[in-house]
Amino acid sequence: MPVPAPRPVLLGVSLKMYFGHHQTLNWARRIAELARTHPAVTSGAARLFALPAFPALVPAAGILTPFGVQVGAQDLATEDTGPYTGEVGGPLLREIGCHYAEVGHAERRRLYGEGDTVVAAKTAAALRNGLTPVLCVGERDRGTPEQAARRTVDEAARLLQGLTGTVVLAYEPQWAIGAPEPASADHITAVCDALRGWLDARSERHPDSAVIYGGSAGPGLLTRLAGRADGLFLGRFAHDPANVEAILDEIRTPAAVA
Ligand SMILES: O=C(CO)COP(=O)(O)O
Repeated sequence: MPVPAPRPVLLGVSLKMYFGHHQTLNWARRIAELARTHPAVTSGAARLFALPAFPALVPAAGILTPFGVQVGAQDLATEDTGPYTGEVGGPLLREIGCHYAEVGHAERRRLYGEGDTVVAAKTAAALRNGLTPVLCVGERDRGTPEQAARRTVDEAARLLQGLTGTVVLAYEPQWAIGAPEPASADHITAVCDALRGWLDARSERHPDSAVIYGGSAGPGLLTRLAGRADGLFLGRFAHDPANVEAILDEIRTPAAVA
């Protein structure tokens, strides 16, 4: 039997609400240039995606998607269309070229009161509109890796109950978001292994799905994780494109392996 090709490393960036419009587009141009030239991307060993603020989605997609960098929204409505002031629905996001929609981020849970019911409904909205949900899961308080793994798998199972489709599970321990350092490699790998096992047991329901880690992720972490996560979900440390380049440098390309 042929050996399955290793999954490409998936590197996502959420810009949250940090950048202005022109700053976003300048950043996107730098990332597009990296995608055009960096061997990790051009060899297919790495895939990049970016989640800018809503108003930047159309021009950012114009800059990034020609170089294979997919874009997505940081949120979407539970409903597809109708009288929902201020919301943005999945059909529109799909129409403007989004590939991803992030759901369940800890900031939306903590600051905007979103709970499991809303997060599950947003995940369903993404899937029925052909968007890949970047579903954030992770424990609120620091505990043992075993506790975190159990809680996080339970959370993923709860949120994805009755749903099918490709998903990106972003393991983001809430205590590691906005921190000086990510969680330890032992902690991250224990949870990512558990999520991977859970997904693999449901590969027919959730084919081609990925488990990535977010929470103060930056250069050096991929190496420490030694392939036990499918990639990273970056925040602040991706604001400087040099850090994205440094992370891409950590990914072995087919040429480097040969
Ligand atoms: O929440 C995150 C990505 O969505 C992580 O953000 P930071 O890397 O800035 O902690």
